[in-house]
Amino acid sequence: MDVAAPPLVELSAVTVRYGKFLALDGLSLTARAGEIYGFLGRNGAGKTTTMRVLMGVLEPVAGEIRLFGESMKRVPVSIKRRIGYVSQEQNFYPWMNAEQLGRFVGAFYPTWDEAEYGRLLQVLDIPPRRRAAELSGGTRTKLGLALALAPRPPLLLLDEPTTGLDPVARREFNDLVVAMVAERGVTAFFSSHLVDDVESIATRVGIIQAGRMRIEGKVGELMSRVRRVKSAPDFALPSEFHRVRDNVWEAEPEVWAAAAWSAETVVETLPLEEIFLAYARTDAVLSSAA
Ligand SMILES: Nc1ncnc2c1ncn2[C@@H]1O[C@H](COP(=O)(O)OP(=O)(O)OP(=O)(O)O)[C@@H](O)[C@H]1O
Repeated sequence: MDVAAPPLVELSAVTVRYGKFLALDGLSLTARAGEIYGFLGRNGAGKTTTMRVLMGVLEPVAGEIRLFGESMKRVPVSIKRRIGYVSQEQNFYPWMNAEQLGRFVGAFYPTWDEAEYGRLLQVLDIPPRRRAAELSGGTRTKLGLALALAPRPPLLLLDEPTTGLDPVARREFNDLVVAMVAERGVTAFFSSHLVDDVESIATRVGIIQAGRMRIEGKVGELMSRVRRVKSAPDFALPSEFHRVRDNVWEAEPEVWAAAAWSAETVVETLPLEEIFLAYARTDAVLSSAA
C-alpha cells in the first residue's frame, strides 16, 4: 500500500449521541484511497453508528467528517451516490427478483452499469429471476453487494457483511471485494467482529471500543506495537509503555527495540485476535502505567 495515497474517509473526534447515550465518543479514523480498511469492534462498540454517519443518516453533535477530501457536517446525497453500501440486513422489495431490483436501483444512479450488474450476478451465483423473498440470507447479502457495486462506486462501505454467510459464500464475497480493490482501485471500508476476515483481507485495521478508536494501523504495525510481557506480578513498565490490559502493553516499535529486559522477562508478539481481545474488552485498563 502506498503510504502517500490520499485519505478518502476521515473522521476527527466525531461524537454521536442517542438521547443521553454516547455511542461515538470522539472517534477518529483515516482510510486511504485503495485500502481495505477493517473496522473491528465487538457488539455495541459503535460500528453501525459509524456507518450511519458515513452514509449521512446521522449527523454528529461534534467532530469533523471528510469524504473524498471534502469536509462536511452531514454527508449529502451527492456524496452518497459515490458510495456503495452493504448493510447487515438487506431490505429489498420481497416481490422483486434480482433483474427487477437492478432496474429499480439502477434508476437512482447515473453511473449504473447494467452489463457489470449481470456479470456480478453470475460471479456471485445469484439467480436473476427468483423473487428476493425466496432467496437465502447469504444470497440476499451477495445481491446487496452486486447492487452496491454495479454503479461502480469509488468507495465501498460494508457493515458486517459476512456475518451470516457460509464459508464458501464468505470467500466469494471477500474475493470479490479484494478483486474490486486490486482491479479498479476501489476503497473498501468494512466493519466486522470476525478477526479472521479482517486479517485475511484488510490492508489496515482500526479497533473501536465504546465509541473510541483504540489503535489503528497495518496488521504488522499493530503486532510490532502491542506485545505481551511476562514477568513478576508487580511488574510495571516505564511511561513510554501504555498498559492495554493485564500483561499486554503498547509502545512504539523503537521503544520496544531499545528496552533492556531482565533475564526472567519474556516478551511475546501477539496474533491479531489477541490484540483485538486486549482492546475490545470493556474492562480494559486504558491509562498509562506509572
Ligand atoms: N437507535 C438507538 N437508540 C439508542 N441506542 C442505540 C441506538 N442504536 C444503537 N444504540 C446503541 O449504541 C451503541 C452502538 O451501537 P452500534 O449499532 O453502532 O454497535 P455495533 O458495533 O454496530 O454493534 P453490532 O456488532 O452488535 O452490530 C450500542 O450500545 C447500542 O445499544
